[in-house]
Amino acid sequence: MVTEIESLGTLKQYTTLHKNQNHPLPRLSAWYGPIDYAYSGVVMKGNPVSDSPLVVAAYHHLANNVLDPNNIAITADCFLVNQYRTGRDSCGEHSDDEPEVDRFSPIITLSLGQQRFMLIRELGKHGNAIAVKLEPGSVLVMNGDNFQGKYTHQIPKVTVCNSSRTSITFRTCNHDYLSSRNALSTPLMAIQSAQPVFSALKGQQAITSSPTPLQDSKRRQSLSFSSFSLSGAKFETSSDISSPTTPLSPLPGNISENSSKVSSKGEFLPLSLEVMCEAIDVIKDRSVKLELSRYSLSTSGSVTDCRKRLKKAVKTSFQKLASNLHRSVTPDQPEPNIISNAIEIFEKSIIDLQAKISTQNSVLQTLVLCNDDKKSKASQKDANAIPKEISNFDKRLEKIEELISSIKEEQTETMNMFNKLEANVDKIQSNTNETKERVRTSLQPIKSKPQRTRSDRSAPNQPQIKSQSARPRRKRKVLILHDSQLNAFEPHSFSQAFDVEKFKAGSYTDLASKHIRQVISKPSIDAYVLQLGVNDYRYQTSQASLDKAVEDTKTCINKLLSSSTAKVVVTLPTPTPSEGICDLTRDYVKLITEFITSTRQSDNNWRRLYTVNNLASFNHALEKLNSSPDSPDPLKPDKLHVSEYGLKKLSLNIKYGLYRSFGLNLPRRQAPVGP
Ligand SMILES: O=C(O)CCC(=O)C(=O)O
Ligand SMILES: [Fe+2]
Repeated sequence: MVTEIESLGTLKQYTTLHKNQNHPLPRLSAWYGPIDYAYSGVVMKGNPVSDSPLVVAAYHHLANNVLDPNNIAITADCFLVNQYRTGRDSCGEHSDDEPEVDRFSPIITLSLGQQRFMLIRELGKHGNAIAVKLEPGSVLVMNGDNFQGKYTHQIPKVTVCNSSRTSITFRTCNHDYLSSRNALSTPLMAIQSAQPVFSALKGQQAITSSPTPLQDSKRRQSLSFSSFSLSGAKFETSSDISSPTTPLSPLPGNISENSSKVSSKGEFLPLSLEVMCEAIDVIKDRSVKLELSRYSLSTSGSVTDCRKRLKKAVKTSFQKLASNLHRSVTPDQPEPNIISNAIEIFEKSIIDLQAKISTQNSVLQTLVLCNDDKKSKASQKDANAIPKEISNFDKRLEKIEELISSIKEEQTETMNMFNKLEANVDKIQSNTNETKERVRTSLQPIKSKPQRTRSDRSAPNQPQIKSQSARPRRKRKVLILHDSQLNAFEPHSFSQAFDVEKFKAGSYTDLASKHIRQVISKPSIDAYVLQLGVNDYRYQTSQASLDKAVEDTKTCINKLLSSSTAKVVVTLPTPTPSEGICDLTRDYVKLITEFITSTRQSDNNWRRLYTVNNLASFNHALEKLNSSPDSPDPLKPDKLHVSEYGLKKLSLNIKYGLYRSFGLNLPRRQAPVGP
């Protein structure tokens, strides 16, 4: 059947328009009926019902063998096919209350392929949905007084499901609606007007299945689904024709046992397919039904093939039946006993199946409830577990914090020891150098050697007095952070003691915001020199900009101190002739001087912070400049560049700062310049 529908090429993914956007429906659909069907915001073209004889035959089978004609009106004249390709395909919550469909007629759903669930819920009531298992071959009927007006249904997505499910929902068109559109429908049970040869049989009760008491009335009450009935007979879908999944109950011995012994004298009547179908249903012979359902199951081959197979199946069945009855099949001589026996057995099997399905449904319902209960218990458990987790986490955090603070303490101690040791080493070294120098000078007159020039000192034939660099020691690595004013500055004068690198950082603000990471990631720096004053103080024009400059300077200093064990030497602005300062420079110097003093006092570890000038030296220099008659007013700078004098002074400040920070004595003959 599925193959037939697929081969018709009508199944397609419709799209619905929502908020001006196209949304593809999560399934394939095809509509067979006399009019188009507006459904889920899409209009589906009506395909001729007669295009799919297998679906029509299936409906016959259901109507005649499965459904209860006293409860379920057999009036369908159209059907909708839905194909859910995987578990990701679904059908949202809805009621089939479109005007095209008669709302007082049942909707009969035949499910084929992968098993899925349908959730049915009372309209407007959240929760309390019942889940109906839609097994392959099962039939679900939404029936009763205005079912669609009272309930919604949906096929939810499922996670584990890779194969497809196809549903065929048989419906009855709304005839008022049809006539308003000048359309006519043909009921799917078109064989009501069967050929006269069977009319005698048609009149009998055997034509339709007798009313079957619904076994699940108790369950329906508890779920308050008065209009919902479930017919459970299986419609075979397996392609394994030799082993139908739900075998029918065995027929009385006289039929099945004798069937192979009696030779067929039956004569096959050349009837139309429809008539044969009806005959099969009427006679309700087990073997005939089996053959027919086997035919319906076959999913392979073309439609013509299927038809051929059906014809063959029907013919074989008739012949079997004929031989069982020891006579030709003649419509006016049915065998009432056999027929009523068959019907009885068949009905019993339906009842059994209904009972089975009803039990399964209540088990399913219980399972759903249990699952919900488990879920809520599990989430309760989770909720209880959270505070415990948090307290565990807090404890671990406390431990980590303790560890960090003990490591910090240890680090400070080590750092202090290291600083002390280094200061001692430096002192010893400079003492040694001084002593050596004294010895050397005192030896000179004794040896009556001519006075040597500085350049002679390293000559090879010198007495065994080692130079200052005799103790093998890695040159101290110094990084000077400077603004553009110091571009041209080459610190040759002290590069013998230090391995100097320069880093142009613009201003404190630039350094604090952009470059600081790059600076502190440089390896094995022994000292940082911060010379960033010129731009920073020159352009201060307001209290706010001054505050920002002070803040950024502090940030830089703090980051350099806390990210390494290196010394940090800050050179502050100094007023020099021609260069000048502005009003706020003094405040800047004052605030940074205070900051350096307080930082050094706050912790031994921060005594690595040095400066060579402070507010006092600044005031002194300014006074001196003001008293000099030729110098320009230092508060009104006329140049933005550092003078040669200024540059030299800057380099000396750096040098003093560095020597002081390492506890080194300044080399001789290099007296500081200026104030
Ligand atoms: O696939 C099904 O079983 C139900 C489909 C349905 O409810 C519909 O198309 O209206
Ligand atoms: Fe529906």
